[in-house]
Amino acid sequence: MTTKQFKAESKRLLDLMVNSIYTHKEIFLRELISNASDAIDKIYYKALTDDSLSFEKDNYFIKIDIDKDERTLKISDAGIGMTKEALEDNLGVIAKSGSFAFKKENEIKDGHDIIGQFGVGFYSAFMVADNVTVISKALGSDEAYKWESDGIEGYTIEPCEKDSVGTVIILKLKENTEDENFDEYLEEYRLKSIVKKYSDFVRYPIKMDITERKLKEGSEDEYEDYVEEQIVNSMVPIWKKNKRELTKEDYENFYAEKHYGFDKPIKYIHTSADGAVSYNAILFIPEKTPYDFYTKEYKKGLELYSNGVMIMETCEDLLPDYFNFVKGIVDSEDLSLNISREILQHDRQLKLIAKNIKTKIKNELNKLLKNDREKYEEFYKSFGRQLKYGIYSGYGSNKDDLQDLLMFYSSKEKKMVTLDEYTSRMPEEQKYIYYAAGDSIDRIEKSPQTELVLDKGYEILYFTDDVDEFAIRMLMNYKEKEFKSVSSGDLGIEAENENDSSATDEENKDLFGKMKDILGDKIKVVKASKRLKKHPVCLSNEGELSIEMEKILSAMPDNPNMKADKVLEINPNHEVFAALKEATEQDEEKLELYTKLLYNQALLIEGLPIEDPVEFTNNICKIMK
Ligand SMILES: Nc1ncnc2c1ncn2[C@@H]1O[C@H](COP(=O)(O)OP(=O)(O)OP(=O)(O)O)[C@@H](O)[C@H]1O
Repeated sequence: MTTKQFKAESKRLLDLMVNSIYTHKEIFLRELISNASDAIDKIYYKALTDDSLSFEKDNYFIKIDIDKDERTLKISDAGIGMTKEALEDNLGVIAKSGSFAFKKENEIKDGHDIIGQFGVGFYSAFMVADNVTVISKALGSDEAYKWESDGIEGYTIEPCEKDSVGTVIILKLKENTEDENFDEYLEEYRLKSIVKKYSDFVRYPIKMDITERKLKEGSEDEYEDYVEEQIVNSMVPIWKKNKRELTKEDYENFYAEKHYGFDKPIKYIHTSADGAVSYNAILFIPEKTPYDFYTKEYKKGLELYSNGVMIMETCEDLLPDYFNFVKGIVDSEDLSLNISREILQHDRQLKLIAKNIKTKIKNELNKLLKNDREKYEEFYKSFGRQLKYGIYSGYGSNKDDLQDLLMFYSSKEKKMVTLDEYTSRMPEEQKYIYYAAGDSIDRIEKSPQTELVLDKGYEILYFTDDVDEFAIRMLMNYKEKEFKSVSSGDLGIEAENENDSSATDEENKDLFGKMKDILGDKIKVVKASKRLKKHPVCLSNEGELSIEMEKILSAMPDNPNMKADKVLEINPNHEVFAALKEATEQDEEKLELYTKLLYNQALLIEGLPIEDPVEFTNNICKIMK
């Protein structure tokens, strides 16, 4: 018997694959089971068009046998088998896939799904075995053949005996090394768990002889082992079942079984597509943020299956960052089993699936908002921040997907409202969508800057999340209405006569000039306020960066030290204004004291730190004397 060499390119590929394509050696079992399942599928498809063939489902299963003494693992199927030529063609040349050729020849279309397309899966057996034997008898053939290889030098093929059609693969496991334990692939529980993990939904039964314990007959405390053949996969994945047959509990059980979260999902989405790309997906929107959601450990992504066989535990590319809270699985027959992460990223089919899924999630969230407000608000409490972050990080490019999902607390309604709700009740003359940013609703409610806008009867949205104002800056407008901070210089509200600030500014040029000199670079200008009604003083800002944004940026670890252009606004109708005027004429020292006090008060109201608290308290003492 001569040993045939693997084709040269195969040899290199084999080496590459055994050593680098797969990160987890355990997937060899997944590959062999998929091949066996493909081989059974092939008989099934042939039977569909060939009347002389019948397909009795019960006769078709995959069997895994362990022989600890021999250190062998056997995977058998009653599939289509391989002729001598097929053995040579399929297993002698790596990256030549018989399944792909079969698909092409038989013009298999929708619903006809054969996993293997790439032609390297079989060789993964050499990651755990130093010798692989394949005994196969092809459908319609009287002869059986044995293919054997050590994975290095080449392979031999010789005739052998085999009663039934099908294939048996025997792996002689490698000896354990210091780093690796190959014995584990001889353990029932280990194999069972690998099957569960990767091949639970293969549609044919995967059988194993499992050792169980039972009470010895006639005894009350003596046990004995017995072996029984068990089916170790559940076969039909929930996402392939008919939606109408499934209950809410079924989905919730699946959510729990998959360890997607300890909570109950707020919504599940069971969706499928046929067309440019076909897939089934079950997606979940959790109720609560997972405990590690804001840590580096949290991984976004969906489980990815290729026709019932898991190919990736968390496929990041299926979800945009702003929907990173979504959990679930996608199963598509259009994806190859052996696709690597790098290739997957550029896969056109995958991109299409991701796009569909994104739209689906968006639509479902919109529906939830419309039909079950309470639940939506619960969801928003957990993940609203993520949506806002999505607008910010995409520089507004995700605006169309996300803007209608946003909610903010309303000064008028005293509850969360959407932008659509806000704009739809805006009075005609109102130019802007007003917002006020601050640490809490309570604090914003008391802030002097809101006085004028509220007095006008306009609604204000309260921004209490640090990302809010940044996100809104990216959004710029909603339904052609621009956003405006109540602290910004021009509020677009006509000044009323008694508050005509420009005349006051002109009259008090000298006073405001002196105050600006006292405060130096800390502020850009001192002005008479248009917006203040009851309060004596407040800060507002000119320019792009708001005071709230400055606060957030300066709390960041790599503080970019960006400052807002602050305006110190003085209420000309307040008593303190008269005191200031008096001081500027009679007592420069007093003016300095008052100016500093007012400035520091404005800082406090804004929640900004006072630069010199000791000086501040001393100054208060001075006016008490
Ligand atoms: N149990 C089997 N029964 C019948 N044919 C098989 C069996 N195992 C492998 N083959 C044949 O050998 C070919 C090569 O298998 P291999 O696993 O390397 O690639 P594949 O299954 O085509 O693609 P993939 O890389 O996605 O697994 C298969 O396409 C199939 O034709």
